[in-house]
Amino acid sequence: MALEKLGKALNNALRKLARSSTVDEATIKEVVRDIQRALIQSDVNVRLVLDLTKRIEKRTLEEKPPAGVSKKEHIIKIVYEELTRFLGTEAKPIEIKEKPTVLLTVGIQGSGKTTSIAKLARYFQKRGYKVGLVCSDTWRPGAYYQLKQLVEPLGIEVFGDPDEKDAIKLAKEGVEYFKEKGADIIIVDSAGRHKEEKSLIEEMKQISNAIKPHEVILVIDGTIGQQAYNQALAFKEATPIGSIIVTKLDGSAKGGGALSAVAATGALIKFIGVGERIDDLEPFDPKRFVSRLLGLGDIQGLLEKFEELQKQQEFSEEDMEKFLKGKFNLKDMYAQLEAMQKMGPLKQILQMIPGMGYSLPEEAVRVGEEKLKKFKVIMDSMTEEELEHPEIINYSRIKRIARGSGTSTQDVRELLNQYKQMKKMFKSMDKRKLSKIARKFNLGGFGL
Ligand SMILES: Nc1nc2c(ncn2[C@@H]2O[C@H](COP(=O)(O)OP(=O)(O)OP(=O)(O)O)[C@@H](O)[C@H]2O)c(=O)[nH]1
Repeated sequence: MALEKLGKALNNALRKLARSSTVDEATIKEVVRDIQRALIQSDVNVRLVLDLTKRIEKRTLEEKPPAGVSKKEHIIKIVYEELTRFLGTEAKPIEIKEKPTVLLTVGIQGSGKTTSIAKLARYFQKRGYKVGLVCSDTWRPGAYYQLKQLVEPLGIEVFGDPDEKDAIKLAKEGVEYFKEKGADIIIVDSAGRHKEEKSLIEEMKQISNAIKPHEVILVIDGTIGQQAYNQALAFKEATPIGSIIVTKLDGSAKGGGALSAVAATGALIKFIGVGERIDDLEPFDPKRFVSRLLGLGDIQGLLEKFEELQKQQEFSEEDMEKFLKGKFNLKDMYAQLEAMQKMGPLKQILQMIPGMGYSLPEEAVRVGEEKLKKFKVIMDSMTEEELEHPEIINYSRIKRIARGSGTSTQDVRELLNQYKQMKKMFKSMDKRKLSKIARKFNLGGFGL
């Protein structure tokens, strides 16, 4: 798990708060001090830490918890919100709009660039895309073989020539090669051996001009901690189409420093590397990351009531209107399925909802646990656009999704049918009942 040590220390601070009998100014100051210590030990820049903890302290002392929420619960929410803000805004996945989409990767030597390219290729392959890799690292012939070794067992092709000295020529030829082969995504490894930002940025500009990528991805080593700031800043200033992968966040004592430093530059972190294996790459979503980091699941009892209340407050009449107009996409269903899996078997959940036993059509809810898992795997192979607008999923997309997820076209169709039924069901229900269900199923958290 990424940043385990930092997570534990933050979690301990919150646990201490949960155990304390009173919550006065002294308690708040102690929690804030614990948070400061945890962040500084993870190499977060001291000024950033002070800004963050000042905000936490100010809000916890000044804001009144809403009715039904205790002071402790309110503090946890503030810590969560401020840490999330600290790590950026929302998750922004890499967009694959055009075919082929060309991605250029750059990174200082040893940053984990080659490994990250293989991981990225695997990530997109799992989502059903045909990926081609171009190795234009003319400095280290080994890079080509390393990349081949990592991805060829997966059936992903690497274009390269260890004897060629002209990196730009290689990059151009590689992109052309995969264009002709009909690749959906072409990932180009960059050429040089860099020790510092300047030469890296220079090379990025040269290759960029030659191949005109849709996005340039900088790979930063998470173990360098807050030193990541300068790299990320120089990169952000040099390209408007840049995003970042922070690697080696598993087991690094300085990972918190690296993530916060990159976020502080306003650069977008799109993925994090969390291990040496090819699947150890995670899309970066500040909200999910912080709740996992804080181990909110562990202090569930304390948070449940709060979350429930918060969801109810979030789910307004206006949201309901939108929802009833049919704004219910696969992402919503995915979130529901996830929530259901966390909460336990469907039957039990349905029993918790007054009046639900008879109001839900049998066939719409009879989804076994195994099937839920399969649905999740299928949805993992869909693009953002497909999840948001399932109506665009035609036969060729169904085939691609089935291939990417290792399921059959019949399975994908079954999922789409389930979605249609649920959507129809929600549309046909009366508002009051729907509102009740929405609360139980935490629909309020879907940002409707
Ligand atoms: N634990 C861990 N190790 C990683 C991660 N990403 C990369 N590595 C390791 O870091 C080392 C360097 O990775 P490479 O991919 O070879 O680095 P590179 O930036 O391509 O290196 P050069 O080609 O020398 O510029 C390798 O041993 C990788 O296994 C990660 O997320 N976690």
